[in-house]
Amino acid sequence: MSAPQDPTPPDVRVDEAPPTVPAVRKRIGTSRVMRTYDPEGDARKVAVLTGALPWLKEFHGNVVVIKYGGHAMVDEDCRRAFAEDMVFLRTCGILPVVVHGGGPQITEMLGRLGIPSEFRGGLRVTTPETVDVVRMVLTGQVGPDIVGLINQHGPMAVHLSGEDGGLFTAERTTATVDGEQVDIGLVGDVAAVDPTPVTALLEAGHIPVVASVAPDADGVVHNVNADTAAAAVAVALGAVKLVVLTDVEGLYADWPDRDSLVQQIDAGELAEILPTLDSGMVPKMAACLRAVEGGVKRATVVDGRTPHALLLEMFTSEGTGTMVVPARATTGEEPA
Ligand SMILES: Nc1ncnc2c1ncn2[C@@H]1O[C@H](COP(=O)(O)OP(=O)(O)O)[C@@H](O)[C@H]1O
Ligand SMILES: CC(=O)N[C@@H](CCC(=O)OP(=O)(O)O)C(=O)O
Repeated sequence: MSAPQDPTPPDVRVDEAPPTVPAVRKRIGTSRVMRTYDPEGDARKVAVLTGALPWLKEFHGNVVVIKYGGHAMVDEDCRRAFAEDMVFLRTCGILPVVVHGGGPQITEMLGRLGIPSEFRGGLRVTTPETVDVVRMVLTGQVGPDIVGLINQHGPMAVHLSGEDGGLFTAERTTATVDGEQVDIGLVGDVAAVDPTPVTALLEAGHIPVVASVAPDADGVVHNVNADTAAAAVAVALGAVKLVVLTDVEGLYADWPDRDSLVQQIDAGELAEILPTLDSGMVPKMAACLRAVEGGVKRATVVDGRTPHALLLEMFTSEGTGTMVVPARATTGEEPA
């Protein structure tokens, strides 16, 4: 018995397809039917792909650390786009490592438990009760949610926290408020990184997704700001780039004046203005500074509310957001 015939005759262009529908080739026997015919659109697509080539070469085989902030994870389309971007990078032979936050999610859970949230110098005041909630939300909710999103594309993402495999050793830190050091409880800086658990996952083809809780040398778990953790991971892994996804277009020199967006700043200039910044931006910009001072070539703060902002930042000369470069290197970003 012969197979049923496909009703579409070969070599017929299907013109009624709307221009937004991607060109789909349909095989009928040995011939192909193009569903759309759009030479200008095709030329644009080719230009985008070839334009990305120098960047693909530059990043290929290198680690890029992406800090995924809690405020950037709210919108469903952006969450899906973020997962696609991670899979895109990995599939291109780039090694993405995600370090995630979850500040708003922690605040929400604390609120449900009747525990108020207080921030000093951009860092959460953390009691032993708070650190339990931070750990629960980051490792039991936010982290697995990100892993689930990425793994809709295939079993690539694996979650771990600073407690796993000796990844981080924390050291209790203070907040700087009006130039004074203020005690904020069980908040840690990353004193040491053992990158072995992350490199093992990378070598096995995975996308590590890291939560920023960490034990100190005595095993006491501390709450580490995720920007700080991302910078420490980027330096320890010798990343070529740190990208911080947040809920603002980048660093504003004169916040909240929207005309004062900084496109590029070098480490020396950033160190100068850091003490003048408002609290939300302090851990973020301090992390970018730490990364470039630690050998990461570029650290960029990007608006995570724009779907695929990460790809635009990584694969176009214009980029997006605010780029921090090492001191005295304020020329345009072109791959070598
Ligand atoms: N100079 C500045 N430039 C940009 N944003 C700033 C500045 N000063 C304060 N902010 C605030 O910092 C916020 C980002 O920090 P935060 O809320 O901690 O982000 P995330 O949750 O991504 O870590 C912005 O949404 C903005 O309200
Ligand atoms: C010490 C400290 O402030 N820790 C943060 C950890 C999560 C975080 O950094 O989340 P975002 O990146 O979404 O802000 C907190 O408790 O909120």
